Amino acid sequence: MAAAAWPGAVAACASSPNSLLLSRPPPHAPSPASTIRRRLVLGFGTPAVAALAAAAPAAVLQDGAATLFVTTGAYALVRTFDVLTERRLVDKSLSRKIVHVLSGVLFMSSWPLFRELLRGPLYYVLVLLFSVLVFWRESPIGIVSLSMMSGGDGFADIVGRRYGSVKLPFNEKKSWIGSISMFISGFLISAIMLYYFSSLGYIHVGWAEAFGKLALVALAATVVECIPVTDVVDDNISVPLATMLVAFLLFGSNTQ
Ligand SMILES: C/C(=C\COP(=O)(O)O)CCC[C@H](C)CCC[C@H](C)CCCC(C)C
Ligand SMILES: Nc1ccn([C@@H]2O[C@H](COP(=O)(O)OP(=O)(O)O)[C@@H](O)[C@H]2O)c(=O)n1
Repeated sequence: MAAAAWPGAVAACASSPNSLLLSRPPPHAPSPASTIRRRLVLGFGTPAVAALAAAAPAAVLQDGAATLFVTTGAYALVRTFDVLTERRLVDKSLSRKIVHVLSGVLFMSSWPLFRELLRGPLYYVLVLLFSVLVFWRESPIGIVSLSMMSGGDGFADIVGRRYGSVKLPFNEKKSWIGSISMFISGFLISAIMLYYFSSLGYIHVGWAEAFGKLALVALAATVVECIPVTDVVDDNISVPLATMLVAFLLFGSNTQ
Protein backbone atom coordinates (compact mmCIF):
# COMPACT_ATOMS: atom_id res chain seq x y z
CA MET A 1 0.00 0.00 0.00
CA ALA A 2 3.01 2.25 0.26
CA ALA A 3 2.69 2.89 -3.45
CA ALA A 4 -0.57 4.61 -2.73
CA ALA A 5 1.44 7.47 -1.31
CA TRP A 6 2.40 8.70 -4.76
CA PRO A 7 -1.10 9.19 -6.20
CA GLY A 8 -1.99 10.67 -2.85
CA ALA A 9 0.83 13.16 -3.13
CA VAL A 10 -0.02 14.01 -6.70
CA ALA A 11 -3.62 14.54 -5.68
CA ALA A 12 -2.40 16.73 -2.91
CA CYS A 13 -0.21 18.67 -5.32
CA ALA A 14 -3.08 18.95 -7.74
CA SER A 15 -5.09 20.53 -5.01
CA SER A 16 -2.61 23.34 -4.81
CA PRO A 17 -4.07 24.99 -7.84
CA ASN A 18 -7.22 24.71 -5.79
CA SER A 19 -8.99 23.94 -8.82
CA LEU A 20 -12.61 24.18 -8.34
CA LEU A 21 -13.46 26.02 -5.37
CA LEU A 22 -13.66 28.82 -4.19
CA SER A 23 -15.26 31.05 -1.94
CA ARG A 24 -13.18 33.91 -0.76
CA PRO A 25 -13.49 34.87 2.91
CA PRO A 26 -16.09 37.54 3.64
CA PRO A 27 -14.61 41.04 3.34
CA HIS A 28 -15.25 42.03 6.96
CA ALA A 29 -13.49 39.02 8.47
CA PRO A 30 -9.72 38.96 8.84
CA SER A 31 -8.50 36.78 6.01
CA PRO A 32 -6.82 33.49 6.90
CA ALA A 33 -3.88 34.66 4.83
CA SER A 34 -3.39 37.77 6.93
CA THR A 35 -3.70 35.62 10.06
CA ILE A 36 -1.03 33.26 8.73
CA ARG A 37 1.12 36.23 7.81
CA ARG A 38 0.68 37.73 11.29
CA ARG A 39 1.55 34.40 12.93
CA LEU A 40 4.64 34.09 10.80
CA VAL A 41 5.77 37.55 11.81
CA LEU A 42 4.76 37.51 15.47
CA GLY A 43 5.03 33.82 16.22
CA PHE A 44 8.30 32.88 14.63
CA GLY A 45 9.58 36.40 14.49
CA THR A 46 12.88 35.82 12.69
CA PRO A 47 13.80 38.60 10.26
CA ALA A 48 13.99 36.14 7.34
CA VAL A 49 10.53 34.74 7.97
CA ALA A 50 9.12 38.19 8.60
CA ALA A 51 10.66 39.46 5.36
CA LEU A 52 9.26 36.49 3.44
CA ALA A 53 5.83 37.02 4.93
CA ALA A 54 5.90 40.70 4.14
CA ALA A 55 7.02 40.17 0.56
CA ALA A 56 4.82 37.24 -0.45
CA PRO A 57 1.33 37.96 -1.68
CA ALA A 58 -1.30 36.85 0.82
CA ALA A 59 -2.85 34.39 -1.64
CA VAL A 60 0.49 32.70 -2.22
CA LEU A 61 1.08 32.32 1.52
CA GLN A 62 -2.39 30.94 2.10
CA ASP A 63 -2.25 28.53 -0.83
CA GLY A 64 1.30 27.47 0.08
CA ALA A 65 0.29 26.71 3.67
CA ALA A 66 -2.83 24.87 2.48
CA THR A 67 -0.80 22.81 0.00
CA LEU A 68 1.68 21.85 2.71
CA PHE A 69 -1.18 20.90 5.00
CA VAL A 70 -2.94 18.77 2.38
CA THR A 71 0.28 17.07 1.23
CA THR A 72 1.21 16.22 4.80
CA GLY A 73 -2.32 15.05 5.48
CA ALA A 74 -2.29 12.75 2.42
CA TYR A 75 0.92 11.06 3.55
CA ALA A 76 -0.27 10.88 7.15
CA LEU A 77 -3.55 9.25 6.15
CA VAL A 78 -1.89 6.56 4.03
CA ARG A 79 0.91 5.98 6.53
CA THR A 80 -1.51 5.68 9.45
CA PHE A 81 -3.47 2.93 7.76
CA ASP A 82 -0.27 1.23 6.56
CA VAL A 83 0.86 1.01 10.18
CA LEU A 84 -2.54 -0.16 11.41
CA THR A 85 -2.49 -2.88 8.74
CA GLU A 86 1.10 -3.92 9.50
CA ARG A 87 0.19 -4.26 13.18
CA ARG A 88 -2.87 -6.28 12.18
CA LEU A 89 -5.16 -3.82 13.97
CA VAL A 90 -7.20 -3.32 10.82
CA ASP A 91 -7.83 -5.85 8.08
CA LYS A 92 -5.96 -5.02 4.86
CA SER A 93 -9.00 -4.71 2.60
CA LEU A 94 -10.93 -2.70 5.20
CA SER A 95 -7.93 -0.41 5.61
CA ARG A 96 -7.83 0.17 1.87
CA LYS A 97 -11.53 1.04 1.77
CA ILE A 98 -11.27 3.40 4.73
CA VAL A 99 -8.49 5.24 2.89
CA HIS A 100 -10.70 5.12 -0.22
CA VAL A 101 -13.51 6.89 1.68
CA LEU A 102 -11.40 9.36 3.64
CA SER A 103 -9.15 10.42 0.74
CA GLY A 104 -12.00 11.86 -1.28
CA VAL A 105 -13.91 13.34 1.64
CA LEU A 106 -10.86 14.96 3.25
CA PHE A 107 -9.57 16.18 -0.11
CA MET A 108 -12.91 17.92 -0.80
CA SER A 109 -12.97 19.30 2.73
CA SER A 110 -9.64 21.03 2.07
CA TRP A 111 -10.91 23.05 -0.88
CA PRO A 112 -12.14 26.00 1.21
CA LEU A 113 -8.61 26.40 2.58
CA PHE A 114 -7.41 27.60 -0.81
CA ARG A 115 -7.88 31.05 -2.10
CA GLU A 116 -7.53 31.43 -5.82
CA LEU A 117 -8.04 29.51 -9.02
CA LEU A 118 -4.45 29.07 -10.11
CA ARG A 119 -4.96 27.92 -13.65
CA GLY A 120 -1.38 27.36 -14.80
CA PRO A 121 -0.40 25.00 -11.97
CA LEU A 122 -3.69 23.12 -12.27
CA TYR A 123 -3.23 22.55 -16.01
CA TYR A 124 0.39 21.67 -15.42
CA VAL A 125 -0.54 18.94 -12.93
CA LEU A 126 -3.34 17.66 -15.18
CA VAL A 127 -0.87 17.34 -18.09
CA LEU A 128 1.56 15.48 -15.80
CA LEU A 129 -1.19 13.06 -14.82
CA PHE A 130 -2.34 12.67 -18.43
CA SER A 131 1.21 11.82 -19.54
CA VAL A 132 1.64 9.30 -16.75
CA LEU A 133 -1.63 7.60 -17.63
CA VAL A 134 -1.30 7.66 -21.42
CA PHE A 135 2.43 7.53 -22.17
CA TRP A 136 4.27 6.52 -19.00
CA ARG A 137 7.96 5.76 -19.44
CA GLU A 138 7.89 3.50 -22.50
CA SER A 139 6.94 6.26 -24.95
CA PRO A 140 9.11 9.18 -26.01
CA ILE A 141 6.00 11.29 -26.66
CA GLY A 142 5.20 12.01 -23.03
CA ILE A 143 8.87 12.47 -22.15
CA VAL A 144 9.43 14.99 -24.92
CA SER A 145 6.21 16.94 -24.42
CA LEU A 146 6.73 17.24 -20.65
CA SER A 147 10.29 18.38 -21.28
CA MET A 148 9.00 21.13 -23.56
CA MET A 149 6.29 22.19 -21.11
CA SER A 150 8.50 22.18 -18.03
CA GLY A 151 11.99 22.97 -19.31
CA GLY A 152 11.25 24.86 -22.51
CA ASP A 153 8.40 27.06 -21.32
CA GLY A 154 10.10 27.57 -17.98
CA PHE A 155 13.35 28.86 -19.45
CA ALA A 156 11.50 31.07 -21.95
CA ASP A 157 10.08 32.92 -18.96
CA ILE A 158 13.25 32.96 -16.86
CA VAL A 159 15.48 34.25 -19.64
CA GLY A 160 12.83 36.30 -21.47
CA ARG A 161 11.80 38.31 -18.43
CA ARG A 162 15.37 39.28 -17.67
CA TYR A 163 16.89 39.82 -21.07
CA GLY A 164 13.91 39.99 -23.41
CA SER A 165 13.97 43.63 -24.41
CA VAL A 166 13.63 42.87 -28.12
CA LYS A 167 10.07 41.68 -28.59
CA LEU A 168 8.67 39.45 -31.29
CA PRO A 169 6.99 41.43 -34.12
CA PHE A 170 3.72 39.52 -33.76
CA ASN A 171 3.61 39.32 -29.95
CA GLU A 172 4.68 42.22 -27.80
CA LYS A 173 4.60 40.08 -24.64
CA LYS A 174 7.23 37.63 -25.88
CA SER A 175 10.83 38.19 -26.85
CA TRP A 176 13.31 36.70 -29.30
CA ILE A 177 15.67 35.67 -26.53
CA GLY A 178 12.80 34.03 -24.60
CA SER A 179 11.76 31.98 -27.61
CA ILE A 180 15.33 31.06 -28.52
CA SER A 181 15.85 29.95 -24.91
CA MET A 182 12.70 27.88 -25.12
CA PHE A 183 13.92 26.15 -28.26
CA ILE A 184 17.40 25.40 -26.89
CA SER A 185 16.34 24.36 -23.38
CA GLY A 186 13.39 22.30 -24.66
CA PHE A 187 15.69 20.53 -27.10
CA LEU A 188 18.43 19.90 -24.52
CA ILE A 189 16.14 18.78 -21.71
CA SER A 190 14.27 16.45 -24.07
CA ALA A 191 17.56 14.93 -25.25
CA ILE A 192 18.76 14.50 -21.66
CA MET A 193 15.48 12.90 -20.58
CA LEU A 194 15.44 10.59 -23.61
CA TYR A 195 19.02 9.59 -22.79
CA TYR A 196 18.00 8.97 -19.17
CA PHE A 197 15.10 6.69 -20.10
CA SER A 198 17.01 4.91 -22.86
CA SER A 199 19.96 4.23 -20.55
CA LEU A 200 17.52 2.60 -18.12
CA GLY A 201 16.19 0.47 -20.97
CA TYR A 202 12.64 1.81 -21.12
CA ILE A 203 12.93 3.14 -24.68
CA HIS A 204 15.27 2.64 -27.57
CA VAL A 205 16.51 5.82 -29.18
CA GLY A 206 17.95 5.93 -32.68
CA TRP A 207 20.13 8.94 -31.99
CA ALA A 208 21.08 9.61 -35.61
CA GLU A 209 17.47 10.56 -36.33
CA ALA A 210 16.38 11.62 -32.88
CA PHE A 211 18.22 14.95 -32.85
CA GLY A 212 16.52 16.14 -36.04
CA LYS A 213 13.12 15.05 -34.72
CA LEU A 214 13.72 16.74 -31.38
CA ALA A 215 14.64 19.96 -33.17
CA LEU A 216 11.31 19.86 -35.03
CA VAL A 217 9.37 19.17 -31.84
CA ALA A 218 11.20 22.00 -30.06
CA LEU A 219 10.43 24.31 -32.98
CA ALA A 220 6.73 23.41 -32.83
CA ALA A 221 6.68 23.99 -29.07
CA THR A 222 8.44 27.34 -29.48
CA VAL A 223 6.07 28.55 -32.20
CA VAL A 224 2.98 27.53 -30.22
CA GLU A 225 4.31 29.21 -27.09
CA CYS A 226 4.97 32.54 -28.76
CA ILE A 227 1.87 32.99 -30.91
CA PRO A 228 -0.57 35.34 -29.22
CA VAL A 229 -3.17 32.84 -28.05
CA THR A 230 -2.09 32.59 -24.43
CA ASP A 231 -5.19 34.52 -23.34
CA VAL A 232 -7.36 31.88 -25.00
CA VAL A 233 -5.43 28.68 -24.27
CA ASP A 234 -2.94 28.44 -21.42
CA ASP A 235 0.49 27.44 -22.66
CA ASN A 236 0.62 24.64 -20.10
CA ILE A 237 -2.03 23.08 -22.33
CA SER A 238 -1.17 24.33 -25.83
CA VAL A 239 2.56 23.49 -25.63
CA PRO A 240 2.19 19.87 -24.46
CA LEU A 241 -0.74 19.17 -26.80
CA ALA A 242 1.11 20.53 -29.83
CA THR A 243 4.30 18.70 -28.93
CA MET A 244 2.42 15.45 -28.31
CA LEU A 245 0.96 15.69 -31.79
CA VAL A 246 4.27 16.48 -33.50
CA ALA A 247 6.17 13.90 -31.44
CA PHE A 248 3.52 11.32 -32.29
CA LEU A 249 3.87 12.07 -35.99
CA LEU A 250 7.67 11.96 -35.86
CA PHE A 251 8.42 9.27 -33.33
CA GLY A 252 5.32 7.11 -33.46
CA SER A 253 4.97 5.11 -30.30
CA ASN A 254 8.71 4.50 -29.94
CA THR A 255 11.98 6.01 -31.06
CA GLN A 256 13.06 3.38 -33.57
C1 LIG B 1 3.91 26.74 -11.19
C2 LIG B 1 3.70 25.57 -12.02
C3 LIG B 1 3.06 25.64 -13.19
C4 LIG B 1 2.46 26.88 -13.76
O1 LIG B 1 3.33 27.55 -14.56
P1 LIG B 1 2.96 28.92 -15.31
O2 LIG B 1 1.52 29.24 -15.08
O3 LIG B 1 3.86 29.93 -14.71
O4 LIG B 1 3.22 28.66 -16.76
C5 LIG B 1 4.18 24.23 -11.52
C6 LIG B 1 3.16 23.62 -10.58
C7 LIG B 1 3.73 22.48 -9.79
C8 LIG B 1 2.69 21.70 -9.03
C9 LIG B 1 1.80 22.55 -8.13
C10 LIG B 1 3.32 20.61 -8.23
C11 LIG B 1 3.77 19.44 -9.06
C12 LIG B 1 4.47 18.42 -8.19
C13 LIG B 1 5.04 17.27 -8.95
C14 LIG B 1 3.94 16.36 -9.46
C15 LIG B 1 5.92 16.43 -8.00
C16 LIG B 1 7.37 16.63 -8.17
C17 LIG B 1 8.05 15.51 -7.36
C18 LIG B 1 9.55 15.64 -7.27
C19 LIG B 1 10.13 14.29 -6.92
C20 LIG B 1 9.92 16.67 -6.26
N1 LIG C 1 8.87 33.47 -25.63
C1 LIG C 1 8.84 34.16 -24.48
C2 LIG C 1 8.11 33.70 -23.38
C3 LIG C 1 8.09 34.42 -22.22
N2 LIG C 1 8.80 35.59 -22.13
C4 LIG C 1 8.79 36.38 -20.90
O1 LIG C 1 8.19 35.66 -19.85
C5 LIG C 1 7.03 36.33 -19.36
C6 LIG C 1 5.97 35.34 -18.97
O2 LIG C 1 5.65 34.54 -20.09
P1 LIG C 1 4.20 33.95 -20.25
O3 LIG C 1 3.21 35.06 -20.37
O4 LIG C 1 4.27 32.96 -21.34
O5 LIG C 1 4.00 33.24 -18.85
P2 LIG C 1 3.28 31.87 -18.51
O6 LIG C 1 1.95 31.92 -19.20
O7 LIG C 1 4.18 30.78 -19.06
O8 LIG C 1 3.23 31.89 -17.02
C7 LIG C 1 6.61 37.24 -20.50
O9 LIG C 1 5.89 38.33 -20.01
C8 LIG C 1 7.94 37.65 -21.08
O10 LIG C 1 8.54 38.65 -20.31
C9 LIG C 1 9.53 36.02 -23.22
O11 LIG C 1 10.18 37.06 -23.16
N3 LIG C 1 9.54 35.29 -24.38
